[in-house]
Amino acid sequence: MKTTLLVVGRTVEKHFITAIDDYIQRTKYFLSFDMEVIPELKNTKNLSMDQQKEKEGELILKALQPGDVIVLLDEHGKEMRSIEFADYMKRKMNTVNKRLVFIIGGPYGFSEKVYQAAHEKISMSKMTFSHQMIRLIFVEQVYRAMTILNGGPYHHE
Ligand SMILES: C[S@@+](CC[C@H](N)C(=O)[O-])C[C@H]1O[C@@H](n2cnc3c(N)ncnc32)[C@H](O)[C@@H]1O
Repeated sequence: MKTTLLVVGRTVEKHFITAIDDYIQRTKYFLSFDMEVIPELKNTKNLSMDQQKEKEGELILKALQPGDVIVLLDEHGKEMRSIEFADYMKRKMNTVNKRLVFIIGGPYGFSEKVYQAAHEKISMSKMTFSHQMIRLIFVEQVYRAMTILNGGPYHHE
C-alpha cells in the first residue's frame, strides 16, 4: 500500500517545513509515505470563499486516481486515540491494494464534491487547526502509529 498526504498549497513557515519533512523521513522507514502538494490558487482576492473551495476541490479531485481510498482530515470526522489510529493503519495496510490518500483541505475546508468523493473522515481533535499546522500534527501521528505497530520506544502508554 502507498500512503499519500494530499494538501492544498505549499507549506510556508520554515519551522513547519523542517518538522514535517523530519517526520515524513522517519515514517518512510516503516511505510511508503509521501506528501503531494497541490499548488495554491492565484488571485484568490477575486474569489468568494465558496468559489475558492470549489476550485481547490476540482484540483483535489484531479489529483486522485481510480482505486484510491480517500480519507478526509476533517474536524467533524471520527476521533481516535493514537493506539486506535495505529490499529486503523494496520487494517488499511492489510486491506488497501493501491493508494490510501489522506486529504487536508485549504483554508476554507472542502467543497461538497470532495465530501461526496470521500470514503471516510477522520478528526485529529474537535478543535480547528490551520491548514498548515494540521500537516505537522498528522505526520507526527502517522509516525507515532508506525512506532506503536513496530514496538518502538516513542509512544508511552
Ligand atoms: C482551517 S481548516 C478549515 C476549517 C473549516 N472547516 C472551514 O470550513 O473553514 C483547513 C483544513 O485543515 C484540516 N483540519 C483542521 N482542523 C482539523 C482537525 N481538528 N482534524 C482534522 N483536520 C483538521 C481540514 O482538512 C480542514 O479542511
